[in-house]
Amino acid sequence: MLSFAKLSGSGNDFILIANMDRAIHPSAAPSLAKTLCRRGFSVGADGLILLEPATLAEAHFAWRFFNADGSEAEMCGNGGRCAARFAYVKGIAPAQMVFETGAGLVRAEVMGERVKLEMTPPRDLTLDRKLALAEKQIFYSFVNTGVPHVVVEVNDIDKAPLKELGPQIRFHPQFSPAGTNVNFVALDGERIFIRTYERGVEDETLACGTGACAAALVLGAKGQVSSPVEVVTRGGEILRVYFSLDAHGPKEVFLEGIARFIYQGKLFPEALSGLSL
Ligand SMILES: N[C@@H](CCC[C@H](N)C(=O)O)C(=O)O
Repeated sequence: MLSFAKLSGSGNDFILIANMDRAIHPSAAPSLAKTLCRRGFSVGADGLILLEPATLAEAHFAWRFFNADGSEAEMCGNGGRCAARFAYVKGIAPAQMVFETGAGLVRAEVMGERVKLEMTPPRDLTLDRKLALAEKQIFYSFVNTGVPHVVVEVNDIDKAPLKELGPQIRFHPQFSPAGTNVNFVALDGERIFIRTYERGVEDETLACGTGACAAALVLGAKGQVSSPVEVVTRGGEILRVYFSLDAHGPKEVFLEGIARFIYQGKLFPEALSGLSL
């Protein structure tokens, strides 16, 4: 029976499987993700993470990350924190580790339940662009923190038009063909409040690590926050983002927060029926 663990990275929840023997064939992974992440019918999660042998000498393992809809993404901040905690607890990597992602090498440090990640170098920062939507124009900023993120500033986070505008921005031709994640952010004192519409989940999630980093970099570049900054997620947990910027743009970004084991178990064969692993 296939063993798995369920972890939560500040409300962003993931199924983790050590696939170090490559028992799961690469072509089976997208449908496995779609099946296992479906809430109500299986374990349920925002994504599936497979830990596999590293291909580079400096890395302790490589990962493959899949969204709940089966699409593969290059990076996931909260998933990265959960993968690091899982790898440490399962003896796959030491507390200070390096792993391979589709976006590049990620360094992580596990400190009990807390995990700090050095994210891949942020790129493509643009500030305050206009975007024409169906019935209005909005201003947005953009940065790729391993995956693409639009950041829209709002006054009241509870009234952010996430349901209405999230899908419109996510599928806007401007961001085609990759699409984008969409974050609504509001500053309250020195803290950023954030809500994210996630690509591949196609809904709001309770937290998004790469989104929190994007928000910190955008508001940092506009001089509205300084490093480190606390980002309050929709689930209520706080992510801490450390960043540096120079005249050319963002240089580096670190994400820190809790990554919690929820449970572990074995999947009954009937939970995998119809799949050929
Ligand atoms: N929740 C993640 C981001 C996961 C990938 C994203 N949905 C995408 O497809 O770009 C995070 O914590 O960063």
